[in-house]
Amino acid sequence: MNDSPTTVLLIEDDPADARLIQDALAGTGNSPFRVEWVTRLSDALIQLGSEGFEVVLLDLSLPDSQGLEAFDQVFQAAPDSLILVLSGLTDEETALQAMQRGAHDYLSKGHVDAHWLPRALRYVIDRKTARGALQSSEERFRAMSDASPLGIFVSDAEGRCTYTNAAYHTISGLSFEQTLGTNWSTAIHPEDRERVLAEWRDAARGQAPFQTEFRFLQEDKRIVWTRVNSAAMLDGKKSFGRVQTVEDISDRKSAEFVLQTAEEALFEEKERAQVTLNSIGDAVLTTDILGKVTYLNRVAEAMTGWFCEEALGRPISEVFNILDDTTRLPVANPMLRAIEEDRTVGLDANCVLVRRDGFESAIEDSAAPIHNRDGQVAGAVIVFHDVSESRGMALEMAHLAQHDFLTSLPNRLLLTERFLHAIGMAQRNRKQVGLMFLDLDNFKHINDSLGHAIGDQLLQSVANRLVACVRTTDTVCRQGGDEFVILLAEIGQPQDAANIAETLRAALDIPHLIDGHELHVTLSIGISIFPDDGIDVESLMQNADTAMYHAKASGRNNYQFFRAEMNARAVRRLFVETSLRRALRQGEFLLHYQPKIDLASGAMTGAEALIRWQDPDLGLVYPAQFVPIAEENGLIVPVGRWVLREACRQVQAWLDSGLHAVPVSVNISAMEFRHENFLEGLALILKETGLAPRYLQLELTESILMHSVEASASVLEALKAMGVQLAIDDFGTGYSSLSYLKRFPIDTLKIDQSFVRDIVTNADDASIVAAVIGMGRNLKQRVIAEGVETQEQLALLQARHCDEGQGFHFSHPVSARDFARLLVTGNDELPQQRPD
Ligand SMILES: Nc1nc2c(ncn2[C@@H]2O[C@H](COP(=O)(O)O[C@H]3[C@@H](O)[C@H](n4cnc5c(=O)[nH]c(N)nc54)O[C@@H]3COP(=O)(O)O)[C@@H](O)[C@H]2O)c(=O)[nH]1
Repeated sequence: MNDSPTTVLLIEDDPADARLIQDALAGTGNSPFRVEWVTRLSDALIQLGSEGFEVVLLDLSLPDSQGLEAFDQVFQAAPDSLILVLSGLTDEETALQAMQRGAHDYLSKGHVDAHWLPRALRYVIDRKTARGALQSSEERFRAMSDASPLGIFVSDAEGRCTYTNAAYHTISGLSFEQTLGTNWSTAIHPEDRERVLAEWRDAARGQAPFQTEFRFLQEDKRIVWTRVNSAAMLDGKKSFGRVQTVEDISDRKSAEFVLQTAEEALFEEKERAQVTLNSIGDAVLTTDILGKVTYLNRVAEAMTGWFCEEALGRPISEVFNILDDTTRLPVANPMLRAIEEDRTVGLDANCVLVRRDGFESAIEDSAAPIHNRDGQVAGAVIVFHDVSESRGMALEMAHLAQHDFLTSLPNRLLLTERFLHAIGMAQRNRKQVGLMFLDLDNFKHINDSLGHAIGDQLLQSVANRLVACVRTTDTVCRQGGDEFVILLAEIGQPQDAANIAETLRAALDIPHLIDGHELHVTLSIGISIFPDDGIDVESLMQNADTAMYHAKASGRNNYQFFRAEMNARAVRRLFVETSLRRALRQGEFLLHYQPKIDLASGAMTGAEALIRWQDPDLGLVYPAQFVPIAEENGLIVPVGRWVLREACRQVQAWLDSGLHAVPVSVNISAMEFRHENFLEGLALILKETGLAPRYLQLELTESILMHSVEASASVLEALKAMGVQLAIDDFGTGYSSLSYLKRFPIDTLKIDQSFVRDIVTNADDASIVAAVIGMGRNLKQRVIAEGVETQEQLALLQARHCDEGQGFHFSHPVSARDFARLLVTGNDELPQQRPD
């Protein structure tokens, strides 16, 4: 697994927006993102020129270039990066246009997206990885086909070239670009073209395998003799293109020429001809005009199983016994046809030679009439060789180009082909087409804990079960990772798709037995229907994907039909909401603790408890990504209750085990604070856990307190009466009225980290910090600076006599276990603490 952070270039001229985004991506340390920020496009282009960034976040209103022009320049400079445009409300239209030009997505600024950014980025990066997997399967195919000595020419249903390999370029003398879009007959030598095209027309026009020999005439007049096999790429009965394999047979043609000459001079130079014929790698066999065998060279002896002496005078069909591999019926002997028709005759591409002992080998050959000195047909010669290996390889490559490497399921390319076919059929038969997007629930957890080898086997097992649930006319495709797509070719009504979804779920009910592990995974399924939910594969996929997220949000292990009102972003939000409920039920939350330090003595005076969420699919999730959502939907009340109980329980446990525990502060959201049972709930928690109230501090923001001053004051009085300590969090960011502040029984003012960050370089921030420290002293409140990251910030705060500090300079938030060690060792280890 690659643990290095995703590199992000942020191009944003507004420092406030840039900070919001950077903070959102920074999380609380150990961030999976490394962000570099520039304000001007010109600087960004220099950065992109010198360093590759995986993600580029581009504001569309920059000072030096704006809108689509800016996007185009970035796209040109970083074609491999994921480019996401940042838009305000007014330039959303431009953002959409940028998406049409290649931007991966857009994010609305100033909205909730700063909270969503890490999740949104992870989402698009995962999508790109899935597409990357598809690309690498294509690359594997390209590498294999380029290693083949056979030229390969692939064309679409209209006969236009879509792919050629390296050997083809050598044989034809044409480059990849020169072949793309052309017809296969373009490179035929003008003298051969008419004959070859006539043969092509005679063949069953399109679907039958076709084989012939002709010369390529290269631009420099070089001639290459080739044997060409052409086979349709079939999807069921319908052809969606052809693959041609092209073999350079120039050497063989020279041998044939020698043979022709040798036959004529046979009587004078028989010995010399024998030597020549036995030294070539191909099998050579000749007959007289009646089709009786007159000669076999060594290779022909080995391949037919007949010694020359035994075979002489026998009918050719006895010695050269060939079958059509598909029908298993004998095929017309090409030598007899060559004698009868007095022309070179090729063999069907599908032929196998049956050796005397029954062993079969795929062969390619051509038979030609032998003329005597008077120009009359005197017999025939056939030159053939074993192509079992190259035919197998061509078949394997045709398979690889259209299938997933791990599961052998059709890949996205084949799915798209089949989709086009399916909609054609559906329109003709007045039917519908269903597209299902499937995602395995909890697969990440299994993959992470048991390893990729087991994960791969599990995917294979799931793939087999999915295939067993659908008709042969349907297509199960692996999209990448743990995502599958199923195309339901013809359905009468959406309910048919629902029935299949139920069957799929039931099929996964039985655990998979892999390497002694009994593994159980479930499916979240999104369904979209053609033509109601889209008429092209892209929009149907996107809508099925959105519906799949809805299924995840609805508790996983279920299916959902796409509905027009399902906004992709809202669906993802719903997903977090439902996941939060599950997290509460299943105990997926935990607390990390960040020390607070007395700046005069260096002693630890307290800690802040900070919630984390260990999601089975997403890993460790930070509060910025879920607390705002929990605040909106009210879940913050039970979540906050859990935090309070857990913090109190933990501190009491430390005290019970004899540690010199410090007071712990807990963040309280507005809704919790105003909840009618807040005071009773807290009292109950303190009673249950047995914690002395002085060990608990509540951090409340200015805005919470200023919302309803009288009510706030009475709750604060009650808390104070309980013995709990009180702090104002993020001080300086709200609109406190100092006269009211004076009335609140506050113990501590916590200076917001946005002022501390630039305290060394920004005189305004330094003055604000000094003013808050002075105010605290006058009001007899302690002042703590949060977000202390550097020695310089610390020195300045000490010089201003700030009481306490909290920040990465001392320690990142750490797990309860690591924090207990800090309580034992004191502050000696603080600056070395690892980030959480
Ligand atoms: N209602 C609740 N809110 C909570 C709870 N737990 C956390 N939160 C709030 O979520 C916000 C983000 O918290 P987190 O990601 O944990 O970030 C905290 C620190 O890790 C971070 N920090 C600390 N030191 C530094 C530093 O030196 N640099 C830097 N860039 N960041 C630092 O600051 C966050 C603590 O902020 P604050 O609470 O303002 O002291 C945050 O707003 C939390 O309040 C919860 O249980 N309930």
